[in-house]
Amino acid sequence: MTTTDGHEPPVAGSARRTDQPVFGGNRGMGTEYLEITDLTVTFDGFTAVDRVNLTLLQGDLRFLIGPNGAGKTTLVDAVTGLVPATGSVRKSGTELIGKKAQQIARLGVGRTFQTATVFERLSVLQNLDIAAGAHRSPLKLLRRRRTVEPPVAQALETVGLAELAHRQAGTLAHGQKQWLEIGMLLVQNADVLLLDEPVAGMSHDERATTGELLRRIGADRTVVVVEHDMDFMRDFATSVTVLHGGKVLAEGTVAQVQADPRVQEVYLGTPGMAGAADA
Ligand SMILES: Nc1ncnc2c1ncn2[C@@H]1O[C@H](COP(=O)(O)OP(=O)(O)OP(=O)(O)O)[C@@H](O)[C@H]1O
Repeated sequence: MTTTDGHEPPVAGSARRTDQPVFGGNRGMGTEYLEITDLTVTFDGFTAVDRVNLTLLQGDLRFLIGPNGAGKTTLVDAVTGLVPATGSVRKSGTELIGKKAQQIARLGVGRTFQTATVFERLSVLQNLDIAAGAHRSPLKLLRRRRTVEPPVAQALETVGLAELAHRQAGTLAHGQKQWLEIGMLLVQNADVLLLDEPVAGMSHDERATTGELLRRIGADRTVVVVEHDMDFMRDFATSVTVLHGGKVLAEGTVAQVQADPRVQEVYLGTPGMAGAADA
């Protein structure tokens, strides 16, 4: 049995294992989840995120969309400890609100930024080593290494940069830098990844490669993608949350949110949801 958009419905409590994210998450695969309750962020009396409730399950590739200023990045900032917030964000039961950004990262919640933040003058491998927290002296770290730690080797393979391990990060193509940043989250053992516009500025081929990468890593992690690229969302999202004015406007499969008149209304006149109803 499949839903109208071709996804298999989640089977509650089953131990079904797939190698692709599915709507509702691969329940039974693992117990990791992120539960956001009444999350609110206020800047000088202006409420940028307004009592947001979201449940994000492992194995569900969730896209967070919404017009400019909807509060998407602020929500990610609040979850990762970069802006003060009220309400609750629980990662598998552990409260994140009130914790420092570094503590939250150590609990396995990682994020990328719209502009990749890699060490441009260091090699791909050195960037991954630093992210892995390998306790080597700065001198040793800068020396070309003969051995690669297994988790680093695996991350290189996963993000498709194994051939470029010794390449200076600053010379990578735009897309490759984003993949390196994702690799840096993987070696930190992040199992909740919040990615802010990962395909902005990428070529068509880079987008497709990134989508496949997100599918691979999203099968057994919780991946949230903040995106404006509606084609990319249609191709790769297994579920979508639409934010508007800091609140959740709609949530569901791609087909469900595209068919929602309230969603069409907020995107009216923008190219983003053009043809939404018949997509
Ligand atoms: N540090 C801040 N101080 C004051 N207002 C802020 C701050 N950060 C964000 N805002 C405001 O909060 C609102 C939500 O911004 P946010 O960047 O989260 O939106 P967004 O949905 O990510 O938008 P975009 O898609 O354009 O990146 C906007 O009105 C923005 O101007």
